[in-house]
Amino acid sequence: MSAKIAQVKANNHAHHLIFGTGLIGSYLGGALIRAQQRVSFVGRKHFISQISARFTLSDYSGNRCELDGQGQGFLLDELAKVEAVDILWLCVKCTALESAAADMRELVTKNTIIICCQNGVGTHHVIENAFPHNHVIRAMVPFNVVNDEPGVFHRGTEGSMILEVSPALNDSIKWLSRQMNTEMLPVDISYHMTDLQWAKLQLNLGNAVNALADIPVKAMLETREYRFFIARLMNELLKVTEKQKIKLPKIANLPNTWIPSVLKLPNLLFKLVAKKMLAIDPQAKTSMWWDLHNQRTTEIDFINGKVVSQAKKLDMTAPANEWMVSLIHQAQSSKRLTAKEFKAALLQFEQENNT
Ligand SMILES: NC(=O)C1=CN([C@@H]2O[C@H](COP(=O)(O)OP(=O)(O)OC[C@H]3O[C@@H](n4cnc5c(N)ncnc54)[C@H](OP(=O)(O)O)[C@@H]3O)[C@@H](O)[C@H]2O)C=CC1
Ligand SMILES: CC(C)(CO)C(=O)C(=O)O
Repeated sequence: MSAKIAQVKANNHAHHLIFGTGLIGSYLGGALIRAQQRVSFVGRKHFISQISARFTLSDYSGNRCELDGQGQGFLLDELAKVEAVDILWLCVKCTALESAAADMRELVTKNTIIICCQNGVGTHHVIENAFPHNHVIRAMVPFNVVNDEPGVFHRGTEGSMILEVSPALNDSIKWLSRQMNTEMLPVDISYHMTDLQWAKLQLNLGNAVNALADIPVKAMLETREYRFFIARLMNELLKVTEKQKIKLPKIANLPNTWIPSVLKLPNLLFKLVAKKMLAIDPQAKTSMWWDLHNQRTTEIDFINGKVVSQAKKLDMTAPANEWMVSLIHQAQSSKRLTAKEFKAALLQFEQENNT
């Protein structure tokens, strides 16, 4: 157990820092405050101004709590004011990891545990390389967070946040997960984080479809053409993980390997079988939708791009994922297909690649 954690354990709370306070960071930080932890936030003005005073967490099942940010929100030029950090939750996008590693350097002491909350597989290596003397672990966030109302962070879907247990931090992480676990943020642990990240990556492959189709996740899943294509994207990932002998843990309501077949069911049958999959906020959209909408660089290279690069390494191909990567790159450079053009292109792709 880290010396510092052993010490804070005695007081039952640690000093947590959310670095890269955005949708996930604001929700996570709020849930930590709710769990009686001491929390500071570093981020951009748009979010810091929302969480520095009173703010609200709400969730899909009607839970709601009001929190006091206690003025612990800081911008990058105020880092000198942040006190020693026990646990740094790194909540930036994969695309910002390199620059975040440089910016957070003065906040990380030899005792700081860094927890990487990104989607994707193995993106935490950037941070391991930048901080070789710190414990760097991973967290998997299965749920969706939106900020449609100022000062309100809403969790739109179910699922427990999973913390990686490394042999060196076994007791500390178990302790941490117990401390954090509340109805606003269920927390669990995993000894098989890489497998878990591949399982989550499978679910994220539909993010690009969601962004280009420009509709909520629920409406996307109710549309057969989109479901078929997402099944195709997932099957490419499943071939890659099978070849690597990765056993995907179940993170949705169905085993991961069954999901493509269920997605390919006709509408009526799908609605019956996948009732739980469709039990999501009708307005929920994926993080890639938000990035494209806000004209930001998306995480496409770390999501569908990861399937493509891993397939190449294994002497395999992943044409549907490769196509998605190129369409999102185009969209980022303002040559974006309209939703109608995307649907037509997708049907043509299906016709040309039907085996
Ligand atoms: N949103 C969601 O529902 C889900 C997201 N995830 C994953 O969680 C991770 C975080 O996503 P999300 O919360 O949506 O991301 P956001 O973009 O909402 O939040 C990240 C914030 O960090 C800021 N930031 C970036 N670099 C720095 C820096 N060096 N210093 C301070 N602030 C910085 C960003 O600013 P700027 O925009 O200026 O770069 C942004 O405001 C991603 O990997 C995502 O895939 C997983 C599950 C669901
Ligand atoms: C929760 C989920 C799968 C979809 O919203 C996500 O990870 C994302 O939006 O990036």
